[in-house]
Amino acid sequence: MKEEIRVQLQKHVEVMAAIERELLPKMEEAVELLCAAFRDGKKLLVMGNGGSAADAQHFAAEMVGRFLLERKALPAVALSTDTSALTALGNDYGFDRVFARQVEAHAQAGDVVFGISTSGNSPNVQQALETAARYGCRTVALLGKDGGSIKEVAELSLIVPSCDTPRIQEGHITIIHIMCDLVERRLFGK
Ligand SMILES: O=C(CO)[C@@H](O)[C@H](O)[C@H](O)[C@H](O)COP(=O)(O)O
Ligand SMILES: [Zn+2]
Repeated sequence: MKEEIRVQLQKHVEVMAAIERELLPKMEEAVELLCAAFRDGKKLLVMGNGGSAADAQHFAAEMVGRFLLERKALPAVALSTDTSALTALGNDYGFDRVFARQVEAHAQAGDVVFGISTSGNSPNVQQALETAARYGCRTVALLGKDGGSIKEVAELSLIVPSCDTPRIQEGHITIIHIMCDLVERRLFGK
């Protein structure tokens, strides 16, 4: 069993190294985009399915609460947490609309709308980003595999270089934590 564990840990390390090789400029761009939006009084909307729904609420909570620095709250909402909205919108409009309809409700021009999908092919995330673009929002996608159809839709796509869903998710949460740290220090650091 130890060997199986070692193999998985090694794959995790390889994905982290690939992120370092390939994604630094895009991570920088995402941090700059978030900082500019927060400085301008705009908010973050973020969503995903399954493990990515958990990442979305984790990301929003880091912004509303704090990451490492004591500072004022930053406006961020995960669109994957409200069971009444998710069930009503899924039931009445279809699951593909559950995030797009919430974007229609909450998005204002200049907000950052962040979609998270390991395959890049979740229709509800894609439709939310399409709607966000129509509302004049900045759109960012955290993706994996070949980036799927969402990479064609988002203004900025960060594609974790792996085909393995759990490893992609580990890449996503690492990128989210690094972005939270950099945004917080740029906006509130001494
Ligand atoms: O966490 C996992 C797998 O590690 C699952 O819950 C996974 O997130 C779900 O199957 C999602 O529906 C996958 O959607 P996506 O990442 O392809 O957009
Ligand atoms: Zn998972």
